Amino acid sequence: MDAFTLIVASGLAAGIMAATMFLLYRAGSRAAGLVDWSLAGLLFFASNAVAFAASVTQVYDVSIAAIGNALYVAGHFGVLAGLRRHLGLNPRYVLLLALVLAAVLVHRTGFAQASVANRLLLFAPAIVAINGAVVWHAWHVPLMVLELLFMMQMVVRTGYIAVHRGTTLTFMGSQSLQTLGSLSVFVFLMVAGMSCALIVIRHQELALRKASLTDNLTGWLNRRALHDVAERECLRARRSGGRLSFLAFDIDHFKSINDRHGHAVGDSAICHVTALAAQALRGYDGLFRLGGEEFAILLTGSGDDTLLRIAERVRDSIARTPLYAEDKAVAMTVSIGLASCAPGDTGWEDALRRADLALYRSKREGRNRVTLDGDTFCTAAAA
Ligand SMILES: Nc1nc2c(ncn2[C@@H]2O[C@H](COP(=O)(O)OP(=O)(O)OP(=O)(O)O)[C@@H](O)[C@H]2O)c(=O)[nH]1
Repeated sequence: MDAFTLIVASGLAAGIMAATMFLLYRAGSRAAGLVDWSLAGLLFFASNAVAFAASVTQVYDVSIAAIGNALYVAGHFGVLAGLRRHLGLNPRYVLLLALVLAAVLVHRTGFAQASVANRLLLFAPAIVAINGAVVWHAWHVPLMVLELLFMMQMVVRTGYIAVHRGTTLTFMGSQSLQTLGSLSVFVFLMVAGMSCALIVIRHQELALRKASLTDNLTGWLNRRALHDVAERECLRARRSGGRLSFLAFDIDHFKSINDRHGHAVGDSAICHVTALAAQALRGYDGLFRLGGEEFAILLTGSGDDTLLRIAERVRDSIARTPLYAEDKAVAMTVSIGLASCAPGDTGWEDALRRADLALYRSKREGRNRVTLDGDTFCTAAAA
């Protein structure tokens, strides 16, 4: 393939990358990184457009090379910036400005002006460094492999030129080293666009999955997630002989909070109670909102004494900490039921059912208390 064909093909691949990323963004994905990757495509496209114009007009000036190379470095930086933004990091465009400025200034040196090979020697470290940074950040295998292969061909070509200093490259040369480079750029652009799109699709799939398992008011897991988590923990407990328990709780007289203060304060009350409960629990306990103002905590490996201590901590913290809404203190209490999986159980559902029954016993016996299943044990708040 001659250099001209490869420049046109790479320009098209860059244009497709820019358009695909932008259209994905416009299609409603709005995923972080898409605009940067679209910009990267545009920068690569502009770099190829400069080479195309030079080839058509036969003007092979060093200032044209300066613009083309600066745009090319900026394109690689755009891929990195998009990945950083996607990971929630600062894309560091200030660094891009510095790189572009340095790229343009470097072309004013005698060394850069002397030959195409010298310019390759000057630019290769910057491009390898940018691609290395992408590999460092990337957890996405296709992009990592692509960047590694691109870096390798860059290192091999530059190494060859550094060792064989007599190698002459021309501006639009079809020398095998240059053909290899141009071909790599073409493949890079084709695969980079696909990899970036895959990153976005995978990210959205994970976000959707998370949303389908999470209650959006409290951030706790929902009933659907309970099934998966409890099933897994139940199997683990059976294998290891460990203990699996449920703490079920319900806000007392919650309807009257809604009636007196309005639904919005009711929502804040739910968030307040779940935040206090989470603080009183251990980091590894499973937190679930089963619906309305009913909640369940999945606890593993705790004996009755520990369960009662945890439940009492939750009850006490909620009873002692009112919610302040619209300059009013909204006091709340919860009723709690505790139960553990027992040898005759057919599954974890039996234990949850017993925890629910214990919870309703707490309600019947005056609310704001903890009841342990199968026991006469019951703790109540001091009157
Ligand atoms: N603000 C708000 N209210 C909710 C939500 N989900 C359920 N509710 C309300 O919670 C109330 C539950 O009331 P009940 O089941 O009668 O229970 P309660 O008033 O807490 O009484 P006890 O449980 O017997 O102490 C209902 O009025 C529901 O409308 C929610 O997400 N936000």
